[in-house]
Amino acid sequence: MTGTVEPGFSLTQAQAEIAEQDWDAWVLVTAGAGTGKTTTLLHRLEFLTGVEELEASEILVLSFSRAAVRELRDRVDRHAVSARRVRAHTFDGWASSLLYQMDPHRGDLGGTSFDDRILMAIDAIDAGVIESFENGPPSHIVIDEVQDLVGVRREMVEVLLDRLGRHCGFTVVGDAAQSIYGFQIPDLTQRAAETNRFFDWVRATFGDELLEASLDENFRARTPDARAALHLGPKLQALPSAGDAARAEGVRLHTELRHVLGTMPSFGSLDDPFVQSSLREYDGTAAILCRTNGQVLWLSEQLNKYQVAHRIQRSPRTRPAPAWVTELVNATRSSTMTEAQFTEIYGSLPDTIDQAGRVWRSLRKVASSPNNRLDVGALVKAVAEERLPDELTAIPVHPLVLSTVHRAKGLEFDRVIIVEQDALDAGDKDADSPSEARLLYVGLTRARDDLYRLSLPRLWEMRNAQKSTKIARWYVGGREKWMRRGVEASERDVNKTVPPGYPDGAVVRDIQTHLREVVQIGDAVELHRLHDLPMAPDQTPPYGIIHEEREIGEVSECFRRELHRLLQPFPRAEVMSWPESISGLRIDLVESVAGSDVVTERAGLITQMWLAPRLAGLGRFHWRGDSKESEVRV
Ligand SMILES: Nc1ncnc2c1ncn2[C@@H]1O[C@H](COP(=O)(O)OP(=O)(O)OP(=O)(O)O)[C@@H](O)[C@H]1O
Repeated sequence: MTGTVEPGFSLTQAQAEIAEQDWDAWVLVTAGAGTGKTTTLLHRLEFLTGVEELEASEILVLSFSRAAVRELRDRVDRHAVSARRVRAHTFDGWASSLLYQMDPHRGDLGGTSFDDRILMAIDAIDAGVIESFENGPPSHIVIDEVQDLVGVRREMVEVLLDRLGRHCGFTVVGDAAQSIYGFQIPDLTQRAAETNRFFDWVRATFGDELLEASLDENFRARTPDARAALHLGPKLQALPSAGDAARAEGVRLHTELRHVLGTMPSFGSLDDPFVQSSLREYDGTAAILCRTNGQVLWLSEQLNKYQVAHRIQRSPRTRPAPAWVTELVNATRSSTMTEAQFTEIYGSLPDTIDQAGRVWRSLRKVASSPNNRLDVGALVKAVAEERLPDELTAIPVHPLVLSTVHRAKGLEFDRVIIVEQDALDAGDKDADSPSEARLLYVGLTRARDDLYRLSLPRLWEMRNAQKSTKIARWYVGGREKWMRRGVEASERDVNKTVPPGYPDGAVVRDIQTHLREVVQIGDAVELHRLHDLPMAPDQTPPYGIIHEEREIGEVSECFRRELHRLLQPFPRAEVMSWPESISGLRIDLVESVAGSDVVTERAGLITQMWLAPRLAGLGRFHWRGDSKESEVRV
């Protein structure tokens, strides 16, 4: 039966055997890139709901990133029949919803980090909270991409399986060759200890009753180029986890993978109009994959210069609430809503991404009210606490994606262009060569058809501020150490404590209309310094966000503090001048924000929600009296 789910092909025998295990089986699947792990999981879900007759609510599906969750959801939507209602969660999204489910009235989630929430969820699972829920514990747990379970997330899944695994089935799948998120553990020795740790734990805990399966055949790659790196998968899976042997083997495999990339055709130079039009006019999905975010930012600036539309792939952690949530809440004049009222309003909203029935069910997960109604206040609270279900925080995909390899994990594209990488230094004890090799392998295995290499000039001016200032941003430096010429925009850069234009009600409403009706994803924006007075000794003056000559928001305290720190030649030094404006930034999206009722009442808004822009890209500094980009002198 499972062979019929996805049109155009049947499952292989090995895939079908995994998909058709009994609901209470313990299954561990380890398999290489593109062998159909996610596809097999999709069929597994269909089998569990269709043949084993589990309810969607009895199956818990967890995965690493929102991109992977989205991929699984899209495939379920396209191909599944009985598994339609099964929803996947990221580890972070699920931890938040678990804590909320424990106590919908709790007020301690706002402001907590995702790691904090994971730790709180571990304590709750350990204390037996899942068994106490009305629906009871899940009958089957499915986890994708387990190779990237490290640190607290690994601990959470272990506690979960330890506690519930004996009474339910599970299917966990992963590929040790694609483990690339180890960097979340900064210490190299600890990180090495995390490699394959989850696989070992599952084997040790479930012993002989664990059914181990593997998949060998690659289906993603349809051309010899796209297949060129696959033979190195088994070697990467077998990499020693620590020590000199691991380092040496990592360097050797990285060299081999670079050689594979070197045999691919060059994509050419971005300043060549032919290359630009080939990016603009390609009619499949394409990705340019970079090693660092600095390369992504630089390339994005180039593509903007040549008017090649694209999208920067976001961090898997960000969870923006889409703009339509504000529209929905504003259009509701009562504290609860029926499904019929919701469907009518939702149908009239622009830029929605899913069918009303499914969105309704997702919203009810965080804001249910008796008699199948939606609790509007609870929805506002869920937005304020960044607790919207993963599927609602997805954004429309773009045909040309610019991404680090990290963020492209689990995804596939018709055409992949990989930025060429330097050779590793075999003597560098601080380099994590096994991770570097796995990273390049992940990049080389994302393509269905075409694989190209792209060589970039040496981007000596792109610097990661993390090393010198502990600020998680890239900036543009100069020939001298103290020079500053630009900075990366991050998702934390817009002031979301008050609506743009606050406290003037007329201005606030005007900006809301502009954000709703005029501002588009990818539009150019500039930051203009509003006056010369620093906001605090450790902050720059405020900057307004200008879109088509209108101010549509103000930068956040975080931005002012980090910009100030970046402009200091050394800690505690005085900053003598601030850029007059910062150009080159783009609208990442317009998102929904929830704030205090005191603020929204004062601003004359009808609800506690408003729209705010999110910024992306690389901003270039401009100084007073200087029309072109310049360098700060402090
Ligand atoms: N039996 C099959 N016959 C034909 N195509 C298949 C089969 N199984 C999977 N595919 C296709 O192969 C591609 C890769 O599958 P999938 O994404 O499930 O692999 P994966 O193992 O999860 O990949 P990765 O770990 O590299 O992200 C998909 O386009 C999928 O539709």
